[in-house]
Amino acid sequence: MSKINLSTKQTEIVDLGIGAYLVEASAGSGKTRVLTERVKKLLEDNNSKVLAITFTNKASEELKERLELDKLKNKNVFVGTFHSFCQSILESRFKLLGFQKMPHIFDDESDRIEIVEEAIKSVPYFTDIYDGLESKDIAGYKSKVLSFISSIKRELAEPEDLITEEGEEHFLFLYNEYQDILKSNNAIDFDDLILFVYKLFSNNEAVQSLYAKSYNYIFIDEGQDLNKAQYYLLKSLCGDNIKNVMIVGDPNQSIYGFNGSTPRYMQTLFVEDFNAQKITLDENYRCSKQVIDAANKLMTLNVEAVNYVIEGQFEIYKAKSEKDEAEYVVGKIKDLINLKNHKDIEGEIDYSKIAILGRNKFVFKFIEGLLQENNIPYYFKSGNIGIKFETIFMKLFDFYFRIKINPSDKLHTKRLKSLLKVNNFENEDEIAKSKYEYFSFIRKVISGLTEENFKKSIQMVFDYIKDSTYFSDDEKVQIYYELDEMKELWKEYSFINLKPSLTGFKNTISLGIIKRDTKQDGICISTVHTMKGQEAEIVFLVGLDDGTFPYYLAIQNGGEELNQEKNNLYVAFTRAKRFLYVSYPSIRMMPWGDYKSRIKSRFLNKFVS
Ligand SMILES: Nc1ncnc2c1ncn2[C@@H]1O[C@H](COP(=O)(O)OP(=O)(O)OP(=O)(O)O)[C@@H](O)[C@H]1O
Repeated sequence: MSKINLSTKQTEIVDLGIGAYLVEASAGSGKTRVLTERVKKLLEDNNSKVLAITFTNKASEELKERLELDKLKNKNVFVGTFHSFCQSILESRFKLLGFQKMPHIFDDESDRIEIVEEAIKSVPYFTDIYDGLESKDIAGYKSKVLSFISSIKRELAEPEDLITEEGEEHFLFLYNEYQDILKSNNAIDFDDLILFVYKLFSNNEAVQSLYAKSYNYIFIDEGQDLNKAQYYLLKSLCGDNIKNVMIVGDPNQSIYGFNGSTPRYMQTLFVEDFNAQKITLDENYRCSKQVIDAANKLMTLNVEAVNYVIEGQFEIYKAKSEKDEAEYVVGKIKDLINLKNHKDIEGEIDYSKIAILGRNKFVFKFIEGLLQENNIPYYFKSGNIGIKFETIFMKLFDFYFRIKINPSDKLHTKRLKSLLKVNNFENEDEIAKSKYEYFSFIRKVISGLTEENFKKSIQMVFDYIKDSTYFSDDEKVQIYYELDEMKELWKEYSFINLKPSLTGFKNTISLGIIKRDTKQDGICISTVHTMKGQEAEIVFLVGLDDGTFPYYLAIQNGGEELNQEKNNLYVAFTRAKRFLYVSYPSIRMMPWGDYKSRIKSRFLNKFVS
C-alpha cells in the first residue's frame, strides 16, 4: 500500500489526545483511513488496548488488512464486527446467561421462520388465524411476527410498547413462545447475541468491569449504522471506565434503517452521553470534480474536492431498452479499454478498474449476457454464503430437493409438511387440497431430477412460472431471480467438478464453497449495499428507473424509507473515483416476456428535465 500524506485536519484527528470524539465526515473524506492511522499510532504504545468494531465481516477484514495486523501479533487489539465481538464474550460467559452449553446461533432466516411457525402451531388460536390467511399473505404474516421479535431485541423495548395496532397483542405471546423454543434448542438468534451481551454487561458488574479493563480505546466505524441495542451495548461496556471512544460516520450514508439503525445514536446520544467532541471532515479525497459535483447536487451538500485538478466524467444515459443500456455500458467499457490511458486515471485502464453497480441484482441480466458474448471478464461481489430463498415456491423446491437427496433429513421433512400443511406430501389428494397445490409440479420435477437433466428441468420450472396465473408479477420476478441463481451455481459447480452429483451440489452451496464471487478477475459487479466502503476508478450505475431505484416499496412507503434510498444512491455515486456513468432503460422486460415502460428515477430530476 502506497504511503499517503494525511492532510492537516486528518493528522489532527490521528494525533488527538484522550477523550471521546465523533468524526462526522462525508463520503471519501478518509474516515476509515484516519481511523486506521490512529489505531496504528496508538498501538505503538504497548499500554494501548484497542477494540475496533465494524458492521460487516468485509469491513473488518479490510481494517485488519489496512492495520497490517499480522505484523502486530502481540498487540492488544480486537478488530471485528459487533456480532463476532459478542460471540467471543458469550463463548466464555454463557453460563451466566442461564445456558448449560454454548448456545447455537441460528443465523439462517429459515430457522427463525420455522420457530415462528412452531410458535404459531403451539396454540390452536394462532393456527386458526394462520390457516385463515390467503397463501400470498402467509409469508407477510410471519415476517411481521419476526420483525416484531427483532424490534423488541434491537430497540431494547418492552414488548408491550411495540403493540401499535389492535389485535397485535398476540404477537407478545408469539415472542415469548419463540424465545422458549430457541432456549429448548439451546439456541439464540443474531439479535440475541447483542442483546444478551448488553444484558450481561448491564446486570453483572464484575463481568462489565473485567471487559472494560480489557480496552482503553474503542473505535466504531460506520457509526451511522448503529442501532439502539448496539449503542447501549457500547455504553454498557464503557460504563464509567472507558472514556476514549471514537465514532466515525456519515449520516448521509445511513442505509440500514430497516434494521433499526439511525445516525441519531452517534449524532445525539453519543455526543451527550460521552461528552464527545464533534469534528467534521468535508473534503473528498476519492472522487474527481465531476463526481463530487454530482454527489453534492444529489444531496445538496457542499463537499470540497481535494482532487479538484482531476476533472473526471459524469454522464446520464437514457437507454431505449435494457438491451440498449447493456450495449451502452459494454460499448463504453470497450472504448475505455482501447483508450488504455487517460489523464484522469492513474496507470493503464484495465477491467479491474471498472465496477458495475445496481440497486438489485436483477438489473445486471442483460449486461452480464453481453459481457459474456464479448468475452469480457467479470465477477459478482457477494457477501452471502450459499443461496437464501425468499419465495415460498423456491423454499418448497429447496426442501423437497434436500429430502430427495437425503431421505433421513427430518428437519426439512417437518418443515415441508408444516409449510404445505399436509401429513403426507407424497399423497396427490392431500396436495391437491393443500394451500400450495403447485407443489405437485415441484414434486414431479424433483422426482425426475438427475445430474444429466438438471439444466433442462430448471428450464421447465421457468416455463411453468411464466404461464402460471397463481403468482403476482412481483413474486414471479423474485422466483425467476432465485431460480436463475440456482441455475448459475449449478453451471459453475458442474464446470469445476468432473463427476457432479446432486448431493455434492447441495453440500457445496450450503457451505458457501461455490460462490459467484470466487473469481476476482475482471469487472466487479455489485449491489450498492455490498459495495459500501469500497471504491473503483470507473463506475457504471445501471437500472436508474423509478421503481427499481428507488425501489417500488420505498416509493409506496415514502418518508424515511425513501430518504434511505436517496442515501443509497449517494453511496453509489461516491464509489466512483474518476468516471461515473449512470443509465436507465425506458422499457423493462418482465421475466415472462411482457414489456413495461419506465421513467427515470425521481432522484435524477435534479440532473435532467
Ligand atoms: N490524505 C489523503 N491523501 C490521499 N488520499 C487519501 C487521503 N485520505 C484518504 N485518501 C484516499 O481516499 C479514498 C477514501 O478514503 P476512505 O475509504 O478512508 O474514506 P471514507 O471516508 O471511509 O469513505 P466512504 O465513507 O465513502 O466509504 C481512499 O482511496 C483513500 O486511500
